[in-house]
Amino acid sequence: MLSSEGLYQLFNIPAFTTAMTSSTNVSCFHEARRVAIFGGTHGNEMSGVTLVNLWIQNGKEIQRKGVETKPFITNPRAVEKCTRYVDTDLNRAFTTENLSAPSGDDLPYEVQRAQQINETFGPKGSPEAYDVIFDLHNTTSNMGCTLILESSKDHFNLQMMHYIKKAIAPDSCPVLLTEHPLLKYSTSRSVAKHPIGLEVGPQPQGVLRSNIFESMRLVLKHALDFIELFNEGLEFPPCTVDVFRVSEKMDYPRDTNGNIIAMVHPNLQDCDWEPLNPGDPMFQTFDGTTIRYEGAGTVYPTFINEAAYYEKQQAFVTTRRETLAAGAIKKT
Ligand SMILES: CC(=O)N[C@@H](CC(=O)O)C(=O)O
Ligand SMILES: [Zn+2]
Repeated sequence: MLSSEGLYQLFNIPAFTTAMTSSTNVSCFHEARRVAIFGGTHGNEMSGVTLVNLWIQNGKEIQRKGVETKPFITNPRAVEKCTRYVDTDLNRAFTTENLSAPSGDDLPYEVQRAQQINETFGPKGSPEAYDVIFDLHNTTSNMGCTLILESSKDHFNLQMMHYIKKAIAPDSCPVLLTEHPLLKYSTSRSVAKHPIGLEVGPQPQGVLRSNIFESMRLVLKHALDFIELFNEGLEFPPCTVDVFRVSEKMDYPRDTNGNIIAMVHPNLQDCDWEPLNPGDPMFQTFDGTTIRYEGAGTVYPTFINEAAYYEKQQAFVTTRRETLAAGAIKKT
């Protein structure tokens, strides 16, 4: 029999792995003291709009020890009109170009708004920026309760998502990783050090569904609990998080005039996060012809038939599964 010491020698690993990890491999972050919850980035996504308005009136539910949590309606004019946006999509407006443009009344409303939001909650990429921003969205797709992660290297967010997934089990909470050289976009939440999107569906635009509303509320509760524990000095050990990384944007089949000539196939409709294999039905033309997926391997479609994406020429997005490693984290 080998002693445990002998085993360590055999595999050439230090005997005090645990102690070493906690003293040398822990990433330290400052306290997550300033947190914002954005609703109404899209004015017709009613769960976020309603929750944020509720919390502006009474913030007790989102208060946590040592955390300043600010609920905020990001696009009030779109909320008033119950439309996605007024001039241009606010959740694409936080580009360096927009944020550094000379301000003025002639700019599109959402670009003016992006500049104001960047002043209040950023500046984007600076040490003064808010620590965490949750941005609340609804989708017409059957995505359930999805967390949107913008960077695979954000260990704080990975740890938070790991915590939320565990807290919500056996219900699932998929993580969509939007890190992609071409498909990534400049979100409202991106002004924070740790941006988190929360996308819950299915819910039609302009409609409130109690199940969707309550599951969004529950994820927010766990997220704020995580921040409180972190600020209290709890160390979170290394972990892994299964994510779906955005891979390819798929448009509807169109004629030469750009008109749509097929719908999402019934076998694919509502099957967000389920495997789509080469040869599987993808679209159905108006005369009943099936158009099949012809990619190289298995993908996991999501945002299937999202209403807001018709104007973006997107029927769904394909993703690939990946496991990310998160290092231990602790407050400095
Ligand atoms: C349906 C919808 O609005 N989805 C969001 C996703 C996100 O926040 O990253 C968007 O397109 O901005
Ligand atoms: Zn949205």
